[in-house]
Amino acid sequence: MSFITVKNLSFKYPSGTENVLNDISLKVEKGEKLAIIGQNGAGKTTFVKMLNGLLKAEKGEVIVDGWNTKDFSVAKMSKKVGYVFQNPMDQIFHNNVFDEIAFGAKKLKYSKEKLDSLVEKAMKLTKLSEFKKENPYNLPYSMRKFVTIASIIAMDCDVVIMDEPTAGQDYFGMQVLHNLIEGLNKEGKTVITITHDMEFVVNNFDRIVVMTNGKIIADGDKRDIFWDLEILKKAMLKQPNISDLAREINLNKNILSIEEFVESY
Ligand SMILES: Nc1ncnc2c1ncn2[C@@H]1O[C@H](COP(=O)(O)OP(=O)(O)OP(=O)(O)O)[C@@H](O)[C@H]1O
Repeated sequence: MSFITVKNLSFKYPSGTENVLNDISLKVEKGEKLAIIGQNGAGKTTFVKMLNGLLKAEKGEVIVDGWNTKDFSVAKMSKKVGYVFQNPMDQIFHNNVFDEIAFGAKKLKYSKEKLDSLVEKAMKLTKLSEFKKENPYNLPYSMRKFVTIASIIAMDCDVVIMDEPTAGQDYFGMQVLHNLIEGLNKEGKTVITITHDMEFVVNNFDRIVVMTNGKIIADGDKRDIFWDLEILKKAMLKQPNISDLAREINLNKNILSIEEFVESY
């Protein structure tokens, strides 16, 4: 069985009349780097919230490492799947960076030594070590986002899900994100992101799932997806800029990077 198995999952919010997710099935293995893309309102956030039990399946099921999310609390599931909220203000509630990052890991009852080392490592990966005594609310948005990412990394979960992590990030922030994704992946963790930033996808992820209207309409290698113009049109998505340029000048070699472009030109 796959590390994450989603079977025929459908979901409707109590206040809504229509299904937000419609019969979704998906398998994800340990160590995969997966990006979920799709237009606004496609159901991406709703879907990933179901992977750690923040929302429970109504029809169908989500099984992570043999655990059905219906049978476990979010606190328990968080050892397996950690979710970084889209808006850091939905997640932060401590008045210093260290306590905020340590909060989830404390709930998992690690020893003091292990807890300290996990928090230190998470701060190092997110370049927050020198800000550990700061109030997160005094930090700029981009760094608050890293506080929330660090708090999930510190829980040492097998799967790290980041919802729109590039929002507000400059070049430095994008480098930090790149390095931490590589670092987590080297440890064998699964990294999943939701993003509207196609360059971020190309530079950091291998597999892409495309969602539209609560359904998965494509799932595959990034090169296949980003050169499937029908799928992109259906999901109202753009190719990465360099692929778009290659296509415009009829360099039809399924290019995904500047290096490939230069080599083929
Ligand atoms: N708490 C909620 N109660 C009712 N409806 C909701 C709730 N959260 C989201 N929705 C609705 O569910 C649908 C899917 O929303 P969701 O946030 O999962 O999409 P998304 O693909 O992540 O969008 P975005 O890219 O804009 O974040 C939308 O129509 C949204 O309005």
